[in-house]
Amino acid sequence: MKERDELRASESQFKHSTKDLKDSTCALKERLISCSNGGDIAKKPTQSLIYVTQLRRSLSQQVKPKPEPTASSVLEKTSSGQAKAEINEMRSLSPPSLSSSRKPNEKELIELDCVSVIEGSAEVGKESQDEKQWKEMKLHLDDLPGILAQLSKIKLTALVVSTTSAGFALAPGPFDLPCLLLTLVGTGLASCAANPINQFFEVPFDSNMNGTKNRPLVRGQISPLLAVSFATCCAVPGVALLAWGVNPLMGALVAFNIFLYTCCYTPLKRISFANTWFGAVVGAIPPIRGWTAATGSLKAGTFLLGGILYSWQFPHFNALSWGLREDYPPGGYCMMSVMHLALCRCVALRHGLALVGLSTAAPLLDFTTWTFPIISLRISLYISYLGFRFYTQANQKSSRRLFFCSLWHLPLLLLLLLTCKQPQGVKRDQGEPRQ
Ligand code: HEM
Ligand SMILES: CC(C)=CCC/C(C)=C/CC/C(C)=C/COP(=O)(O)OP(=O)(O)O
Repeated sequence: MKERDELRASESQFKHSTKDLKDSTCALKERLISCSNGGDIAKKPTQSLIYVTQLRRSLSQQVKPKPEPTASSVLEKTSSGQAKAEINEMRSLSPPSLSSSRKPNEKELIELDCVSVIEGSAEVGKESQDEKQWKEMKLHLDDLPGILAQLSKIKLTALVVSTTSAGFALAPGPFDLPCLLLTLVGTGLASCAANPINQFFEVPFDSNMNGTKNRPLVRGQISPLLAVSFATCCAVPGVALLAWGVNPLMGALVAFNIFLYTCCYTPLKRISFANTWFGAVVGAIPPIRGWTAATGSLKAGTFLLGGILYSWQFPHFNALSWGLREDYPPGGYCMMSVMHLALCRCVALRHGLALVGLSTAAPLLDFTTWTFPIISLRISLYISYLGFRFYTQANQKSSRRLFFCSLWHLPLLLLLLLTCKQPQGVKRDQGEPRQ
């Protein structure tokens, strides 16, 4: 008799838990269907990282508490190659599909249910009540400018436009304001086109990095379709403005710049640490474009200016990436600071010294007066000294000092170039041929 009662009690308990499981499955199914109907669903970022996981071809966002990596564990990983294994594991993920209206078929729904319910039930005890709920996030029009600014990496875009204007101002010849304005607007539009495409490709990886997990596409604040449409609406007028408003060489250079950043540098970030060399070319082209806008041709001075920007980016980024080396393996990024730390330090020093050489070459190419290398030698030797400190002893202090030095070194160097620019008028008066 007693056994039968116990049996009945456990049977009703089992029925209850099955019912709970069914309820959570239905709730999940509703969520998924509304999500696949293109609804802008976003998970409010919780303190745990949001994984964008690929479940049998359909991407969905789930919150899974992730153990924060500690420096020692990452260093161990780096030494034992586990970091590389983590990078390989992340490589297989593909970017989100454009059409968010694709409906996962019934089989995927059921499979997803199984996976999610298992994880859900396993972790349900750990998450607080509000973390379990999906936060419906509609795209509000007044949020759009901020979202598009983040999508365009507006600060970096402004800096790239400023180096373009430096290239224009340093070029020989008369000052043409309409040409300058067209060049700057075209360059800004090109950067506003390239950065959203870069972020579209990097959603599954950025979601695993502390520095990028709150980006609009990762948080679902804007749909991939809208982001790529925005990029297209910037790219077409940007390239057209430069090609027909300035000169065809400009149009070709900016189209190449966008291609190099989105189709070469971006995918290469997850394939080889050589990506930084590609990124340095991407960042060196804008001032070359500014010079080309003013002169319509590529001269020695153009490549000197491009060379200065190219070399400057290594101490800038290698120092920064040393501090981010814990973040890169979960995102699947192959950076020198993770894969070849010695090379990372050596390259930063090498290109710091290259800046000394390039500054000295400026008057030799008739680009500036000899005042430039005499004055700029100090700041270029200083960044080289910090590069040497980073090379001999890479730690948080030396890497941060080198990175922050790079942030004032570039604008100061460009300012010195401008003030010590070779006075073209004087040369022309002496019957020198116009450059
Ligand atoms: C290889 C090329 C480059 C790479 C890989 C790179 C990467 C980065 C990264 C990851 C950051 C940190 C961003 C953040 O944490 O929000 C950063 C910051 C910065 N970058 Fe670069 N960058 C490159 C080229 C450039 C160029 C060409 C410029 C200027 C024209 C530039 C100027 C800056 C500035 C000023 C900051 C600090 C911005 C801030 O503190 O919010 N970088 N860079
Ligand atoms: C005009 C034009 C086409 C510009 C291209 C974009 C641009 C401003 C490039 C600057 C150099 C660069 C590689 C930045 C890092 O990008 P990242 O994607 O590694 O930065 P992240 O780590 O923040 O994602």
